[in-house]
Amino acid sequence: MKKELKYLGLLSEQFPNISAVTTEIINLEAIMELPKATEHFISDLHGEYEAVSHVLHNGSGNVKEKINEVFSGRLDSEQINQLATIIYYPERKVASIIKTLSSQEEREEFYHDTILALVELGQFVVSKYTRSKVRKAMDPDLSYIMEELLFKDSILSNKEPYYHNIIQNVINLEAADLLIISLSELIQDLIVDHLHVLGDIYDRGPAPDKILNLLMEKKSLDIQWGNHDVLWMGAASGSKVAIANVLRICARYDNLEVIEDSYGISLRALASFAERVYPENGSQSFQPKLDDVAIHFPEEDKQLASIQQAIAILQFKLEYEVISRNPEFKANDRLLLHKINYEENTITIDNKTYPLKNTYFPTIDPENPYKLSEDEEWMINRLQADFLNSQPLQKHISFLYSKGNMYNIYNDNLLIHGCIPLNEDGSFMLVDVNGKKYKGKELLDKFEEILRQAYLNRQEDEAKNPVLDYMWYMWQGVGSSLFGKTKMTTFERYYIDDKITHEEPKNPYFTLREEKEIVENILEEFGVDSSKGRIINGHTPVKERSGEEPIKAEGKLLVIDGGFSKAYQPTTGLAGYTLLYNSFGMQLVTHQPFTNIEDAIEKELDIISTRRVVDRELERMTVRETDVGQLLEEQVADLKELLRAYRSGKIAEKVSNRNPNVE
Ligand SMILES: O=P(O)(O)OC[C@H]1O[C@](O)(COP(=O)(O)O)[C@@H](O)[C@@H]1O
Ligand SMILES: [Mn+2]
Repeated sequence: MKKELKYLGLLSEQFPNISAVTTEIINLEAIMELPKATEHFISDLHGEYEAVSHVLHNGSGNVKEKINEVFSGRLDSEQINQLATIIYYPERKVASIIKTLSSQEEREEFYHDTILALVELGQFVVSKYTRSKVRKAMDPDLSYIMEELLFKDSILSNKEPYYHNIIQNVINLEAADLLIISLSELIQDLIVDHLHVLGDIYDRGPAPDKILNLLMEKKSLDIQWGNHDVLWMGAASGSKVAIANVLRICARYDNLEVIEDSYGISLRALASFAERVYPENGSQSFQPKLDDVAIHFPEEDKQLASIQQAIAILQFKLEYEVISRNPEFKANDRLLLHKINYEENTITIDNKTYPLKNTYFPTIDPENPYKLSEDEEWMINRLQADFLNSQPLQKHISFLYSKGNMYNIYNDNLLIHGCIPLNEDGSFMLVDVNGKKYKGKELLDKFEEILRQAYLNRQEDEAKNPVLDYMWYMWQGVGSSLFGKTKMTTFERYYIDDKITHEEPKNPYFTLREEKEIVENILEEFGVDSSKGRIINGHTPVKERSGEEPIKAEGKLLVIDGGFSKAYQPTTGLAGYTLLYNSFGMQLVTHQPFTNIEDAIEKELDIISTRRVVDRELERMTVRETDVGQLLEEQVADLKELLRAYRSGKIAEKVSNRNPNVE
């Protein structure tokens, strides 16, 4: 009781009298009646900055849909495409249009029409939000003009000359570009209110760092870590085996610039070691996977192959340390270097002998195959120090930690990257973590605790940071909810032809997730009302070509691998899926592959997106029915309590010196 009074006392400082409390209650009640804001879900971005940035700019087709709604019958498709492109890339598109207009008159007309169109669209978009929220989203330098334009009351037609006058003055003062940019950004920001990123920002594509910079600008987002993100989090926490994996994948996809240029980690020592020790490669396995459009020189490819090979062997050696230190990882079958017959160039796995595709092992002592050579030891220690000390890398990884989680529950949906480890019979799989067994929600909570601990202790000696090994486990361990497979056959894929050995059997989750009861059971385990909620899942490309469906378990589970990864597009047959969840319900959006930003701006080539309605709300959903609504309801309840305290005299009213609703 005392505590409650103390809390009400604190609240009364913000709302000092009956009239302030009443105003706030009315304000909150009004907000709760607004339509639910739009959530946008994307996944498996894999370093494809340009495609990701485009999908964020076009709000998975949402911007164009709004343009169509507002201007249907008034603008033709050419004009609609132009307006959409201006909104996506205002600065570059306006500059490119202006270049084509020869007279001052034409330019003025373009500016005038564009600003008017943006204002009209903006008015439609802002109508879903409170004025205070819109104001906060505005560019402060132009907020006065934007407010005048966006909140004008069209009934007052005699005000029209006044607005035309504002626009004319903006043009005369050469501020039209700025206003177009600000209005476009505001529209983009408000069309999608909250972004969910379901993991795998890193690896395969060229610019994960730029994606992170883009995400860091977002006002409202959450991230669920993917197995590739955790690998980089491990590398930034000083895990040597994670560092080796990161470098191997970067060399494989020709993305070492991210390490060198963006994160300032020198790879000279590694490159010269690789070229010295693995001069002639010969093996097809280590050839980099190249983007068709990039120009390449044979020497470069040779260097990348040598680096990939050198670091792959180092990775296999380092895995020995991790696996033998942690018997509970149950990963002994991943230790293969001692199964090689170095004289006959074969390997025997499960009593079957296979020839090796590549037999050059200059750093391996067959008597002691997992022992690091002096050079390897020196190199990995140095790389470890460099990863730990790279400021730009640490900035991105700490952002991943601050916005990320193993899973998230948001408006009754459970968001995960990979899976919830299950047994064949659908029960939750027990996983041994530090001597204790965990399953279901508890397991994911435990994993998250460990991931945070490992990062927190990153400057400690490896010996004092034993949980660091778990970052490798999260990347490829049999009980990892992010990986979801029984083994990662990296060695076999490089060294053995027989495809049987390449298989990576999936956790039963991936077949069982087709069943409604299984999905409902998982939702209940996470405290989600299974009659309302769904699982939103990333990680596995949907092979639409072979008839796979992204909607599973009678609509209770949606797979939204964005398919951004160019390397994987041939298997999926299209670029992939994203999801929109607005007040009308959920819509799954399919995207065609993206070419590049140049084409998007000059040829106005949008990603063609088609929508599938997953469900449609019978009544438009309001803020009241969301997580935010729940918080607001609680605030209203507290305020009503305060109101009673004022009325009963328990707390004395004070004179208000400011209206709390006016910022
Ligand atoms: O196509 P690559 O580069 O050989 O990578 C294959 C590896 O990637 C993985 O699929 C993991 O990456 P994903 O999370 O993107 O599936 C491994 O299971 C597999 O061994
Ligand atoms: Mn993944």
